Amino acid sequence: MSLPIYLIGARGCGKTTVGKALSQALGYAFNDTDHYLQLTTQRSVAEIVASEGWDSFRARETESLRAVTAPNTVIATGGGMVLAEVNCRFMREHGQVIWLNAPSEVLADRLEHQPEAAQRPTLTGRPIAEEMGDILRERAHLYRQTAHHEVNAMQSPDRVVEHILQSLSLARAS
Ligand SMILES: Nc1ncnc2c1ncn2[C@@H]1O[C@H](COP(=O)(O)OP(=O)(O)OP(=O)(O)O)[C@@H](O)[C@H]1O
Ligand SMILES: O=C(O)C1=C[C@@H](O)[C@@H](O)[C@H](O)C1
Ligand SMILES: [Mg+2]
Repeated sequence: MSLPIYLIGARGCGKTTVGKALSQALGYAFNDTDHYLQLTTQRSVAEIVASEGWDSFRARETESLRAVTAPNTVIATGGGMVLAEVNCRFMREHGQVIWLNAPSEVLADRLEHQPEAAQRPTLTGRPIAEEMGDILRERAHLYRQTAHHEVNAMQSPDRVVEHILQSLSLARAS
């Protein structure tokens, strides 16, 4: 039995994309807190936020983190998971935490091509490039201090997976 692996980082860094590939490489299960919330509520992130507000979404997110946590599982988290200290502590105590880090311009470019507005309602009301800059300025230190390992998320998904595997095996060997 192995501890879960949590992927953290801002919208568009590839937590879902890389998480699926990493789970296949390891023979682990895959779960995603955003998808878990959609399945269990039968509503999109945008619908939850519109009817209940962000605070309620964040409380549901904390519950979903606990619900999806299981051994031998790769878990893609929502981009704002680190906003609650209780979530950060939970992830560090229960598994290995990997930050997929990329500059805001790269993230904004990906999100402009694949907005998925139902999953990513605006966080600030500002244009996407400005929003991603603001979000990273606000959260980078939270991602950094929560993660056991930081991986460059500007590489192809396959390379990101390779680097995560290297970080994890180095951690086990030391
Ligand atoms: N390493 C990568 N290189 C190029 N494009 C990528 C990479 N990782 C993800 N993408 C693309 O970026 C977009 C967002 O990816 P993904 O949904 O995996 O991000 P996320 O971190 O899960 O975002 P969210 O926090 O909103 O759930 C998708 O269109 C995906 O194909
Ligand atoms: O960065 C964020 O705050 C978010 C990211 C997405 O994964 C979703 O969890 C939601 O759109 C909020
Ligand atoms: Mg995702």
